[in-house]
Amino acid sequence: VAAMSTGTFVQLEPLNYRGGARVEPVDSSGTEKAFEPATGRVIATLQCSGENEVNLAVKSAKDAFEIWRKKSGMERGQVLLEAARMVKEQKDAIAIMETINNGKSIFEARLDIDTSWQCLEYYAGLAASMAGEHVQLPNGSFGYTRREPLGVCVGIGAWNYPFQIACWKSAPALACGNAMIFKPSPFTPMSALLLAEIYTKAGAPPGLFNVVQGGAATGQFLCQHRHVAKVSFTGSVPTGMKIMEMSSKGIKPVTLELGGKSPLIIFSDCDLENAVKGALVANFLTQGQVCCNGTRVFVQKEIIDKFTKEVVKQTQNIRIGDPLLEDTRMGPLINGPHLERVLGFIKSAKEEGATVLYGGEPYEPTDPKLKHGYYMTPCILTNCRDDMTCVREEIFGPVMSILSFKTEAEVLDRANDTTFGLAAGVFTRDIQRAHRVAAELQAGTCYINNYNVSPVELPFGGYKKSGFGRENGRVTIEYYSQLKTVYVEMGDVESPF
Ligand SMILES: NC(=O)c1ccc[n+]([C@@H]2O[C@H](COP(=O)([O-])OP(=O)(O)OC[C@H]3O[C@@H](n4cnc5c(N)ncnc54)[C@H](O)[C@@H]3O)[C@@H](O)[C@H]2O)c1
Ligand SMILES: C[N+](C)(C)CCCC=O
Repeated sequence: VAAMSTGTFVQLEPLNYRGGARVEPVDSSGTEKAFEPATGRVIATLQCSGENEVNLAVKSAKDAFEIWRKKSGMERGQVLLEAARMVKEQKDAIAIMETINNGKSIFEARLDIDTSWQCLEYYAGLAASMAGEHVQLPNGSFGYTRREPLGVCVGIGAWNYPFQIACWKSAPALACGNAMIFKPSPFTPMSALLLAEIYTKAGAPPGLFNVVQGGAATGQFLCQHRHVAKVSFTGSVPTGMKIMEMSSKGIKPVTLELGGKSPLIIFSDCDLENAVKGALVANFLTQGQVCCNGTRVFVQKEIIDKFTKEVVKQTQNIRIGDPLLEDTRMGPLINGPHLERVLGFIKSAKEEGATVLYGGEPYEPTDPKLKHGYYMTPCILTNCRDDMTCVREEIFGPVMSILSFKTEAEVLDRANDTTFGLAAGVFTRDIQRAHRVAAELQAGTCYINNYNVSPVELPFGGYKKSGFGRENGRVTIEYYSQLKTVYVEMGDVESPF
């Protein structure tokens, strides 16, 4: 992979990973095509794993779990630490794979790989410190608690951060002593395999991290399997509802990392230069295909003209093109239908009265090999109203809607008037206002004077329909473990019978 250039990669090896090796699935519930978004080429045709393959993957994970759960936290941490070292060592090769399969710029893909190995390193550190508590009771009796793993956990991923999602799920799961079966999105099947190989080489027992490829049907087999103890899902709200419904039938805990339509509030007393940079980071990473993007940009009336002018100027300068080139900052969208969907939102925004100040058009890079890629120019919409489709719905593309506001109370009401609650941001120099606003925003993550930074030490997850449960941070240990209470009698049993 290290020598790859755009337009050359083809997938030849099997894409499932079971028992410590790449395997072809024993049965299939259909096929899916995976593309290189930069060129529109098909790079792999997936056999979607059928029920028999899922059963084998669960069996293999269960066997590995029996070995892994008996290891000390320190021993588990050592494997995760070695895996982190290997991810760091192979950063460029993994980032190239991610760029080829997802379309994000190589510049960004490298940052994603950094947040991935950092996640492994962080949970490696936490693994040894997981402990219960000792509680003294009357007459010398006592109790203690044990934090125990859940068993075989399933991770189901979206296509926008394929490798990072696989790490954000597997690192805390394995640190807690679980095994994991990961199902990537069928659009981005590649990079999870690299993680699987790394875990094996780092010393994880074969089967501890299996990869099962496929779409909805495969996902259902996994969620419904009676030996699966937990499902952690990243994806859209409608699929999240289905996952929750299936898990409820088995009384299985779920983590749901779903979509968003997050507000970014820019007060007139902000540092304008930072606010403009913040708005770009909040909207255009990974071609705007980011769950927590601050796509409703509320700007206080006094500075809206100045802000908008500067945002347009900087958006015009974003270099679109071959995502493997070092100076590219925006690659193609994930696939043709998604590009059409995003362009459809822009069309309806115009019909509903918004003004396209810049972009929002299909884009054809000059390099002929990119002719069939899924490129568009990033789009700035103004004259937006809160009731417009582009302001209410998750577009999942590079489309920023700018809205004007007058007062803090008004903007808070409008910012919170959404069924989503993944993230929110505020730019102001007034420290009291910053914290007051952050406290009132109905979102799982609130950024003050920045946006879309996600250090592994801080929990990440949603309010409202954006989901529940958290990834990253110490708290995620609680989502991948269960608490056992042990009562110890030091006297005689007193019986009323
Ligand atoms: N909150 C977060 O951390 C986060 C991160 C990334 C993406 N997302 C969200 O993900 C969405 C985009 O991703 P997507 O298009 O891949 O989402 P999606 O819901 O279409 O698919 C997500 C995953 O679910 C699988 N799936 C689909 N139907 C299923 C079913 N019935 N049972 C089991 N699995 C099923 C898919 O194959 C895929 O692996 C956006 O809404 C985005 O906001 C959220
Ligand atoms: C790393 N980011 C930019 C915060 C994205 C997290 C995952 C969301 O899609």
